[in-house]
Amino acid sequence: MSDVISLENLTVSYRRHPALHHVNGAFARGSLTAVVGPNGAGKSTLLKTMLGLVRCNGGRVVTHVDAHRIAYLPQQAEIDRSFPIKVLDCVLLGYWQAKGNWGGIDAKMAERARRALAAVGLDGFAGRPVSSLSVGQFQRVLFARILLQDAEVILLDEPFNAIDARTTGDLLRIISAWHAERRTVIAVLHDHDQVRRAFPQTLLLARNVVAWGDTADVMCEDNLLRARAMAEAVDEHADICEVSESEVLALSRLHDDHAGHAHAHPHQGHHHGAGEKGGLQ
Ligand SMILES: Nc1ncnc2c1ncn2[C@@H]1O[C@H](COP(=O)(O)OP(=O)(O)OP(=O)(O)O)[C@@H](O)[C@H]1O
Repeated sequence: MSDVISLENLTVSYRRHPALHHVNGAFARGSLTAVVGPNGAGKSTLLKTMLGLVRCNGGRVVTHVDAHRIAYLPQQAEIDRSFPIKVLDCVLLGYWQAKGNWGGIDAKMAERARRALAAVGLDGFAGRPVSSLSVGQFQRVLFARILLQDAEVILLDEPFNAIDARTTGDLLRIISAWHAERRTVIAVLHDHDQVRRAFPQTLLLARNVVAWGDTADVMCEDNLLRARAMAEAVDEHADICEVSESEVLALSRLHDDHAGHAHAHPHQGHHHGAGEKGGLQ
C-alpha cells in the first residue's frame, strides 16, 4: 500500500519548546488511523503541521496528495461561529477549498449540499443560522461540508468532543463510509474504547512516537503507561533538541520495542519542512 503522508524526523517547537520530537512514520493511502496520547502530546500540532499551518523546526512532512484534496476539521473551540452565516452556505464552503473561489455555486451544487445535510441528519436545517445550532448539530454541519469537499485525506481533531452518543454513532458511520471509499482518515481521539472499536490503526504520541501500527498492538497497557510516563517526563523548559534524563530513560526502553511500528519510506511528492512555511495559512 502506498503512503499518502510521510513524516521524516519531524520536530516542531513553540517558542523553542518541542511539541513534536523526531517523529518518523507514514500514513498509508486509504488507512483509518486514530491519533491518541496524553494532553499536550502534540496531536493537534501534528495535524496542523501536516496541513502546513504550523512550521517544522526540523525534518519534514511529505504529502503525496494536492493540498486542496485534504479536508480539515479543527477542534470546535477553535471555530468562531458567531459569524452570520446560514447552514447551507456553511456547507457550501466545502466547494470553496476545492474550487478556490466564491463564485459559481449553481443549483446542482446547492442540491448536493442539501443532500449532504440530509446525509448527516439535518434535513430542513438549510436556512438556520449556524449560531443557533447545538454543538452536535454544528458538528454534523461540518461533516456535511467535508462530504462536499470530496477529499482524499480527512484530518479530524477531536471530532466527538462534547458530542452525545447518538450523534457520535452517526458521525462514526460517515467515517466508516469514507474509509470504505478508500479515503485516508486521521482522527485525534481521547476515547480509547472507541478507538479500539472503530479505528484499525493507531498512532500513540507523547511528543515522540510511542507506537504506531495495528490498534490492538499499539493500545496495550504497557504502551499507554509509557506514553503517560513520557508525557510526565517532559521538561517544559527544554530547548529544541534537548532531552531530559528521564526522557532518555523512557526513550531507551522504547527504542527496541517500537523500531518496527513506524515506517519511513523513500518517496516523491510535495513537502514542507524546516525553514519552509506551508501554503494553507
Ligand atoms: N500556539 C501555541 N503556542 C505555544 N505553545 C503551544 C501552541 N499550541 C500548542 N502549544 C503547546 O504545544 C504542546 C502540544 O500541544 P497540542 O495542542 O499539539 O497537544 P495535544 O496532544 O493536541 O493536546 P490535547 O489533548 O490537550 O488537545 C503543549 O505543550 C501546548 O501547550
